[in-house]
Amino acid sequence: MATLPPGALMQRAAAAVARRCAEVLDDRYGSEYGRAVLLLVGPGNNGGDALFAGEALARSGVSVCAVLLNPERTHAEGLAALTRAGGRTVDTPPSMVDMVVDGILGIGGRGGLREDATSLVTQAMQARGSDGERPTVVAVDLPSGIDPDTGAVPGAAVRADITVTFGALKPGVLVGEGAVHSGLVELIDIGLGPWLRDEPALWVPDLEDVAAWWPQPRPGDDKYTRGVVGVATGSATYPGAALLSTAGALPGPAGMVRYAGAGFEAVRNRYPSVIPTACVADAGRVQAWTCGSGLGTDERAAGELRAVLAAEVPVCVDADGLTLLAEWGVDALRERPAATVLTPHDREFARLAGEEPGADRVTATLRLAARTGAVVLLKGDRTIIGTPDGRAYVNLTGTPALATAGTGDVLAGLLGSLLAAGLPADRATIAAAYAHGLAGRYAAESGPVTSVDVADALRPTLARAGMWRMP
Ligand SMILES: NC(=O)C1=CN([C@@H]2O[C@H](COP(=O)(O)OP(=O)(O)OC[C@H]3O[C@@H](n4cnc5c(N)ncnc54)[C@H](OP(=O)(O)O)[C@@H]3O)[C@@H](O)[C@H]2O)[C@@H](O)CC1
Ligand SMILES: Nc1ncnc2c1ncn2[C@@H]1O[C@H](COP(=O)(O)OP(=O)(O)O)[C@@H](O)[C@H]1O
Repeated sequence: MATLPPGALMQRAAAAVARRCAEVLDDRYGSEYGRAVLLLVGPGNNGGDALFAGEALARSGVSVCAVLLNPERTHAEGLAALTRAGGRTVDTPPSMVDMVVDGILGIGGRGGLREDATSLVTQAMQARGSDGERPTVVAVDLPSGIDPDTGAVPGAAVRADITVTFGALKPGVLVGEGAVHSGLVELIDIGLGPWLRDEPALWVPDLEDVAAWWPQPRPGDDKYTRGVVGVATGSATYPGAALLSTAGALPGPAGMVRYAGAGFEAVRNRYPSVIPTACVADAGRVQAWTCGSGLGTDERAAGELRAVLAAEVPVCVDADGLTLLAEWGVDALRERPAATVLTPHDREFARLAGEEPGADRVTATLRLAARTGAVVLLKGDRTIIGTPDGRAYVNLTGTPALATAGTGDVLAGLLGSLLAAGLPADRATIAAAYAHGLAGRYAAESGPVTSVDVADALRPTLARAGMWRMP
């Protein structure tokens, strides 16, 4: 977006910001009339948006004032419009402010807030609303100080309650620290389409896609034609992982689950439909494997992972399996004839890649995917999925309630089932993350969440969200 399309787009953007601000003031105070709104106005078009939004608010009876960060470079038409509507400029933030509109920097901002902007934001946040509470912060397009392309927050940055963003979801408001600073993100279509690049840098999967991809049993199916997933997880040290990954696999779309490993007796006792064996070599045919959760890293574990990787079927490698892969070197994965999915959290990622994911999580994920030829799912509050051909996705369904032991095992099991049912590795990974996040939310509705609750929530979640459709 090197050049800006004509001013009409700015008017639409500003109108959307003003609308949202008025709604928030109405919610907080019963009416926007007479409320105090402070605009923080930077030197670019982001400041222009804020000024035109201020104009609209002033016309509805809001008391609007603006601090101009860089008066000689302020958007002139925007400032004239605000002044005509009764808004005024001030040198420093007043002490009573109900709402702050952050128009300091938009997509042109780089390198965190500079000193003058930082001190302006600090002063603005010391103001209080007429109810004594801190002002609500509404960011225009993105919170100033975050990197629009990566979500990195290299220095000081605005912390918004709401971000009204235009045309496309910038990676910066969706991932990493940038997402945390963005609060509730609202995407407004202002007709930017013709000016956008063809391909978004980051895709956001939606329910419609995931539900359409989710394999359904058909009249001619039997348990084998729906796909068989092998689960090679758990160990004497981590017996629970065997149960959790199996629990994740069972509600998936595959027609059968085979379990191979040290937890075979526990699995047999708990899940009568699963075919248990003590090792991968003894398991029958499968269409995909999930391997590694709680597997340990000893010789036995290494042998099991080697056996799984030697099979010419898609494999999801999780947890201890990733630690083993890191010791062996990940580049050999490229030689596998079938798809591989890697599901690291940050520490596992660092072992695999030789470096932390860092502030630019999307680029880091894509780099590891390109290097290994595998689909990489980097876990976090905003899980990122990167494919070897350079596509990146962010999953928005998760919840911090999922930050509890064993939920990753459940995810790995579900992902294996989707692979076994024949979904391509990228779709299987996106769909698993999506459903797992929803299940976490669903489980959290009735109380604190454990990984068993997430596994139990999968069945009702799949039905409720339309991934499972009554045959
Ligand atoms: N795309 C569209 O079609 C539409 C776009 N719209 C809006 O325009 C916004 C983009 O506007 P923009 O390009 O003018 O950039 P913007 O972010 O306002 O400011 C850049 C200026 O800030 C400065 N600066 C940079 N970094 C800095 C720092 N760390 N700390 C301090 N200053 C810093 C830098 O100047 P410098 O001092 O570096 O010379 C640069 O000149 C977009 O986000 C959206 O809100 C809507 O109207 C709808 C249609
Ligand atoms: N703060 C968070 N918000 C949302 N999801 C989270 C958060 N922290 C972790 N998760 C999710 O919880 C799961 C944890 O997996 P993992 O770290 O492998 O745990 P375990 O090995 O105990 O199963 C992942 O799906 C991850 O994305």
